Amino acid sequence: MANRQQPSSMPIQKYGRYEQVDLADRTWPQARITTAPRWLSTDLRDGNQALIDPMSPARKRAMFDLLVKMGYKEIEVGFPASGQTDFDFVRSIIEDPDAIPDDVTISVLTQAREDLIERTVESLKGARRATVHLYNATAPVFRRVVFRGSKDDIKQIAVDGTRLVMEYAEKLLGDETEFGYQYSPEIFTDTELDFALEVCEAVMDTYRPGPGREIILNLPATVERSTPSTHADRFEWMGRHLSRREHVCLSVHPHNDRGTAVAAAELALMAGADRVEGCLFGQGERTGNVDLVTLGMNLFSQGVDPQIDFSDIDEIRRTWEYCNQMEVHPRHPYVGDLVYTSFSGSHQDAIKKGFDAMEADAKARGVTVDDIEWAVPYLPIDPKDVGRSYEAVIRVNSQSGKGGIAYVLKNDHKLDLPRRMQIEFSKIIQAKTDAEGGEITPTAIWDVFQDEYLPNPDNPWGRIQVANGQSTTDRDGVDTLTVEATVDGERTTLTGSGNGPISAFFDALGAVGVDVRLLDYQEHTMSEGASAQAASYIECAIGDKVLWGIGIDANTTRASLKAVVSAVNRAAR
Ligand SMILES: CC(=O)SCCNC(=O)CCNC(=O)[C@H](O)C(C)(C)COP(=O)(O)OP(=O)(O)OC[C@H]1O[C@@H](n2cnc3c(N)ncnc32)[C@H](O)[C@@H]1OP(=O)(O)O
Ligand SMILES: CC(C)C(=O)C(=O)O
Ligand SMILES: [Mg+2]
Repeated sequence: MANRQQPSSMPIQKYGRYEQVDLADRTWPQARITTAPRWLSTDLRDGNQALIDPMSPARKRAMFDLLVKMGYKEIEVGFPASGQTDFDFVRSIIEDPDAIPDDVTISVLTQAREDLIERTVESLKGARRATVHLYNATAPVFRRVVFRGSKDDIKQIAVDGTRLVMEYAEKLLGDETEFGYQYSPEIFTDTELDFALEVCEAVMDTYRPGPGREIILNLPATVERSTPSTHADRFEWMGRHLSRREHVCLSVHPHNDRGTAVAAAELALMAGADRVEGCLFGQGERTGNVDLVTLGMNLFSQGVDPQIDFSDIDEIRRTWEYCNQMEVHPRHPYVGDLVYTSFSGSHQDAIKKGFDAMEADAKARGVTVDDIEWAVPYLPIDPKDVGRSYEAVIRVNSQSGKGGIAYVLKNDHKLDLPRRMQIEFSKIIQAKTDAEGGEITPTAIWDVFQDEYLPNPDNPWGRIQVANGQSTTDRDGVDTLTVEATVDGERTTLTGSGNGPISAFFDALGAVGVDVRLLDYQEHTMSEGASAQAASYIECAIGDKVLWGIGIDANTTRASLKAVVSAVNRAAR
């Protein structure tokens, strides 16, 4: 077949390609993530530095408290040397005895400049557990353009910065602070692997990690530059070549420039990373940091405990929106307004069948649905696990089919429509959505349903209304039925006989000129207990029409008579 694509007119000659790693014996593709990594939230640093309007102290505190409540144990709380706001915030949480739980380590970022390092370490006085995080760029364009130095010059910045952090920590922090150190060769993604390794080794030679003295080496995709697979190769390569690996916490810090930060983080974990740095909902520079919520929920959805509490995801979102003054996209994984909602017919059909099958399976096994494996098509997780209801799982518009509409009636009104009745009613809804466009709400669906099938006692429509009925069965099993009714506005008594109340009623209706035959009949209870209502569905041939009727009543015979009346009146409508 001819290729009909056209070459674009965009200037592709401007861009180079990322380096691939010579790692034919890579092992990460076989790996599985079976436990949660260490998480570090950098919402208050990398997230905050990317806001048009950085967080006020109150917003910072709300974010910090949220992160603690969710269960993050490592939180980068700012860049204290950036100015008074960050410095004061760090001081405020250290000085508030209730702010930082004993098992939470705060960390702060600094450039490798002595005045900034001194101010940074100073901000941590009195902290129980604190990490200083030092960075300098190591990639070629930064060496040439930003630092205007050789490889050795750049390595020396990292070494000197590490030494200064150690000296100031020694000088300014007492024994009360459990002190930790983290180093990031910034733009690791563009740095030659052997040079990134050389710098990290030089930093370690200075810091001297060992038993009880961990170093965190954080390898940032400051700008995401390659496929996640090459990023993973780079992690596997570094993990293999780093000395003192058992004293190194290897950390991944993806940004989302190519839209693959989540995959980059996951593949890096498969390739040996121990820790992930990111922000809630992917806040951060440019396209954002990797989204910690998606990563955590991806684990959860595979039955791996993320060790972070996402059970009230909307509360997390509300606090996040307040702190960042931004909105979460309606399609954002796990949290967006629309991510548990289906509009389209085939999705809705499958979802309804999935819920029904789960219920049936649980019933058959004598357990609750929470005890069996989640298997609802199109819903990767149970929305209830993150505090959502099933209300919005199905929304109906012109793309919807019978399954979705039936789901709404079952979920909201306990009416389990027979399949052919679903088809009949969905055509009525389809005609409405096609004519009016847009979405039809569950309330409007119910209004249409009542108007179509369930005459309102205050505003009865149709030829026939029935009041009380009485039936007797003789020794031969023949039912005789007497019903008080209104036919064409006139009160009358209808009498008929047959081999059951429905056929007796058909017989009685013959007397007022209604020719009706039974095609299908189904009923179910709508609730448990003494006041339980029953729903009866009846499919009839009335003259040359085939249609359904429904009746709802505490008494099943009355429900079935009402269903017949519903069908007969619809035929005459
Ligand atoms: C990828 C990241 O997210 S890195 C974190 C970035 N975050 C931030 O920068 C937020 C907070 N930063 C700030 O508020 C300011 O940058 C400050 C207050 C820290 C410093 O401000 P300034 O002193 O005006 O310096 P500025 O930020 O412009 O830095 C540029 C200078 O620092 C040098 N520099 C940049 N990064 C580093 C580093 N990591 N280590 C050492 N020097 C560095 C540059 O080469 C440049 O030096 P030059 O002036 O000799 O050319
Ligand atoms: C400071 C470093 C770790 C950073 O945020 C980045 O490189 O993206
Ligand atoms: Mg970053």
